[in-house]
Amino acid sequence: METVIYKNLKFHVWDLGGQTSIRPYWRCYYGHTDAVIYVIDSCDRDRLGISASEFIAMMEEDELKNSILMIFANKQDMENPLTPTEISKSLGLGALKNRTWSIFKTSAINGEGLEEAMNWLVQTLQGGKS
Ligand SMILES: Nc1nc2c(ncn2[C@@H]2O[C@H](COP(=O)(O)OP(=O)(O)OP(=O)(O)O)[C@@H](O)[C@H]2O)c(=O)[nH]1
Repeated sequence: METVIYKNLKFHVWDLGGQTSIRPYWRCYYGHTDAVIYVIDSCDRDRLGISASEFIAMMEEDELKNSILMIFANKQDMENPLTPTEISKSLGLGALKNRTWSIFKTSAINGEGLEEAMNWLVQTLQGGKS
């Protein structure tokens, strides 16, 4: 858990591990969650399907029904990454009902997309965008 202050907003951020054995514990953190950042490895085509099914299961959780969603199409600095369109299709983002969501091209290595994503989140939390 880390506390981050960005644009005068204080975020309590939980980084939940993605390993299979840890996934059952994700739900321990769902209560009072304003926003979910779901990070996809855009170079791992083999596991996009499992990532999508975990995401879809997560979206059915009652405690997350009002949470804002940000999907990071991460590792965009690598060769031939999946595009946000491909990831959106796989996760079924277009079919989500009554959700505020956005997908961003990101790289944790060079910082691409992170500022754009955080700015969108701040604006959205403050009610400026849907
Ligand atoms: N090239 C590149 N490598 C990345 C990027 N993000 C993470 N990695 C690498 O991917 C590997 C896994 O990164 P982690 O941050 O441990 O991934 P994680 O999803 O938090 O892992 P778990 O918590 O175990 O699920 C590390 O070697 C990172 O350096 C990225 O945007 N670009």
